[in-house]
Amino acid sequence: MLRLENAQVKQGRFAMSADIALERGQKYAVIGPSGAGKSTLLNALCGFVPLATGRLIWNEDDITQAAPGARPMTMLFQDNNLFPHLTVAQNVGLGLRPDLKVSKRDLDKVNDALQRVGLLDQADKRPGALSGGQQSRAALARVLVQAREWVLLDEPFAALGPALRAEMLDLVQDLVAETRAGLIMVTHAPEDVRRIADQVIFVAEGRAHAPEPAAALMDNPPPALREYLGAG
Ligand SMILES: Nc1ncnc2c1ncn2[C@@H]1O[C@H](COP(=O)(O)OP(=O)(O)OP(=O)(O)O)[C@@H](O)[C@H]1O
Repeated sequence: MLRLENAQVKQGRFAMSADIALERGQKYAVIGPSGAGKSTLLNALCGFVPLATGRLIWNEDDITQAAPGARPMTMLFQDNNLFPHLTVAQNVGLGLRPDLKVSKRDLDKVNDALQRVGLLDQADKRPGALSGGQQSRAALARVLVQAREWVLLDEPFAALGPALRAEMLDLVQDLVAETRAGLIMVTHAPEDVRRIADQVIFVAEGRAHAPEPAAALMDNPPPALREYLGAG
């Protein structure tokens, strides 16, 4: 269980509160209006933004002050965060060894992950020589080798077309099922929510609401969510 207890997060003049509990193995979509604080919520979980008040608890451990690398989560950003001067394999290897001193065993893990995302034959290329979808796959392979308990995605596939985005979401779904990770994904697309999420965290008016089962919520949204979804 990952718990944000009585938390407040501040970014400049923006403030958001969250008091939520998330279960590993569940897939959460984070939705809400632009500027509501969805990225801020993920950044707070990952440790890129400190909590102004409250605590972050993972199982029994208080990880409020833990550095990002010491937390049980990996974040995948929209731009994939690949280093252009490194090969695809090296970019994936960074997930294991930030100094790139990979052992034979690490290399096997990198190759396994590349195979899993269908990129083994692209291992020696630079990211710039890959298509957008392939770059997303490379970034996913890096998440895969890290094998952390939570995978956080901040609108990761927004730049891809609908078919490719659906394909990537299915791949994410397979990967988190295999690694039994929990997933927390920011998205603006209701069809993504329906495709992948078990639960929805609605962020609006300075608050991250407690998760609710996705299907029921999307079928029968409360007024604020209905307004956001544009359902009248
Ligand atoms: N580094 C920062 N300094 C000051 N204010 C910030 C900073 N980052 C974000 N904000 C503000 O915090 C609020 C929440 O931003 P955030 O990016 O979390 O929203 P979001 O819901 O992810 O939006 P979008 O859907 O447009 O990506 C916004 O009002 C934004 O202007």
